[in-house]
Formats: sequence, structure tokens, C-alpha cells
Amino acid sequence: MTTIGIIGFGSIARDLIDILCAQDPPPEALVIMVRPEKTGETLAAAQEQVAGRCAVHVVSDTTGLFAARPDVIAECASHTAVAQFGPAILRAQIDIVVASIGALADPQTEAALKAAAEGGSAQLVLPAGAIGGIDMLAAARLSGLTGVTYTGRKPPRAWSGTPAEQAVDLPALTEATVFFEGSAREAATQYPKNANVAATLAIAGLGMDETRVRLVADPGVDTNTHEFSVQSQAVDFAVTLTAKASPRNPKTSASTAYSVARAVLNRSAGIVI
Ligand SMILES: NC(=O)C1=CN([C@@H]2O[C@H](COP(=O)(O)OP(=O)(O)OC[C@H]3O[C@@H](n4cnc5c(N)ncnc54)[C@H](O)[C@@H]3O)[C@@H](O)[C@H]2O)C=CC1
Ligand SMILES: O=C([O-])CC(=O)C(=O)O
Repeated sequence: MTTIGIIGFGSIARDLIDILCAQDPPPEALVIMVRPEKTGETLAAAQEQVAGRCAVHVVSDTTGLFAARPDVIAECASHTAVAQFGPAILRAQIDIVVASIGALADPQTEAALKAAAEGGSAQLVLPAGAIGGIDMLAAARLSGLTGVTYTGRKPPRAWSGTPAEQAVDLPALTEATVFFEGSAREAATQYPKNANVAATLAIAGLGMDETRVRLVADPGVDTNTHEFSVQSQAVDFAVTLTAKASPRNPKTSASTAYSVARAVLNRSAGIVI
């Protein structure tokens, strides 16, 4: 693996850079795409972060991104970024690993990504992200799924700035409170920074409209807990992950960047697991 493109320079992107730079060998170069007004500060911070382990380029559009000829691009930014750049990246025949999987809850974005991926040889790679057990869920789907239910539980501060604030008084909560129940499509659309895992489960399993989701604000936890249960013709199972929150973003599980890194590293591995 030589040159890795990264969209965004927030929690997941910065953790991903640490993980990639710790590999032996590290990438030859990183090309980081950020908003135009952030290029200067991003270059300084990224150079300090990589500490000479690899070259760093910072760009603000896909022209600059493609000129660096990345082997793979990791989207670590937002649903908007997936919709805005995903199809063009695929049409440029570059694989993209997407963190903001909930972007596919929008039918237009999903259709544009599908058309671009199927029209060429590049792959849209959807990593497990903060969830796990996606392998068996996707396998069980082939046997026939009858139910998939996900519960996401985070401390109240992780839900600040989301519609949860209108549903409950987050700072005043004294016990675990379910503030959302609905489909994966509704969850991913209404909580774009918190419910990408609901979309991931939906794509691997029963689909956006049949996958059931509950979101919980729990003042008694300081972790992000992801639980889901599956009923299928071949196997019933349940998965619980208790993740530390990213130190840079309480909404994001620290595990997510490792999952994105695994997907990126697997693009060039001889044996893939
Ligand atoms: N699949 C999964 O399991 C998970 C997915 N996510 C998603 O991953 C994404 C990144 O998460 P974090 O790094 O924690 O967020 P963050 O807020 O720490 O960083 C995101 C960065 O991307 C930048 N950005 C946003 N839109 C952009 C655009 N159009 N062009 C350039 N830069 C842009 C922002 O300015 C910010 O610096 C979010 O969409 C988040 O919801 C987060 C956690 C788990
Ligand atoms: O990282 C997490 O805890 C999950 C998350 O935010 C998401 O699914 O968007």
C-alpha cells in the first residue's frame, strides 16, 4: 500500500492516521481532503501527527485528491461527503472505504453509488465500523432472516446536538431512557453522527425499513454499547459490543477507526481476514 486518501480530519481520520503510521511499513503518502478553509491548519497538524513516518498532502477538492493517485480512499467525514464525492471516486476507478454508511439510507445517494460502482471496477467497501458480527448476519441472510433488532446506548452527552434533545431533557436524565424507536432508515437519517451502525446492520441484513432500532441515552454508562439480535432460518444470535468512546468525539466509538483501518489495509493484503 503506498498512497492512502482520507476525506475529513476529525476523530476517525486522525485515529486512522495513527494506526496506518504504526504499520511496518507505513504508507508512503497520505492525501487528506478537507474543506478549503481548513487546508493550512490540517497540513500543520497532520505533519506533526505523522512525524516524518510518511509524506502528507492536503487538498480541498477531488481534482487534488485524484492527482495524488491514491490506491484507496477512506471517507471519514459525513453523509454529505459520501453523497458529494463517493460516486466520482468510484467513477475514477478508486476503491472507497466509507465510514458514514448511513448516507446509503438516502435512496438517491444509494442509487448513485450503486450505478458508479457497477459501472466500473472500483469497489464501495462498507466496513463493520463500530458494530461487529456483520459476517454472520450477512451469511444468515442467505438462509432467510426473520428479525434483526438493534439497540444503541450512549451517555447523554453523546446525543447532544441531535433530535434526542427535543425528545428528552438530556442533562436532567437520571435513568436509561429510550428516546427513539423506528426503522434503520429513520435512525440513520435522523441521527447521522450516531446511527451509522443501524444502516450497516440493515444493509447486511433485513434492509433499511425492516431492521428495528432503539436508541437509548443512559446516564449510568460512559461507554457506547451496541447490541443486536438476529433470528434466521440457519442461526439465531446476539452480539453486544461495549466500546470506549473516542477521546476526540464522544459520539464515536474508538473501535470504528480500527475497523476502517482493517478495511483499508485489507485492500493490499495477500491474505485477507
Ligand atoms: N460506521 C460507523 O460505525 C461509524 C460511522 N461514523 C461516521 O463517520 C463520520 C466521521 O466521524 P468522526 O470522525 O467521529 O467525526 P468528526 O466530527 O470527529 O470528524 C469529521 C470531520 O469531517 C469533516 N467533514 C465533514 N464533511 C466534510 C466534507 N464534505 N468535506 C470535507 N470534510 C468534511 C468535518 O469538518 C470534521 O473535521 C461521521 O459521518 C460519523 O457519523 C462514526 C462512528 C461510527
Ligand atoms: O461509533 C459509534 O458508537 C456508532 C456511531 O456513532 C454510529 O453508528 O454512527
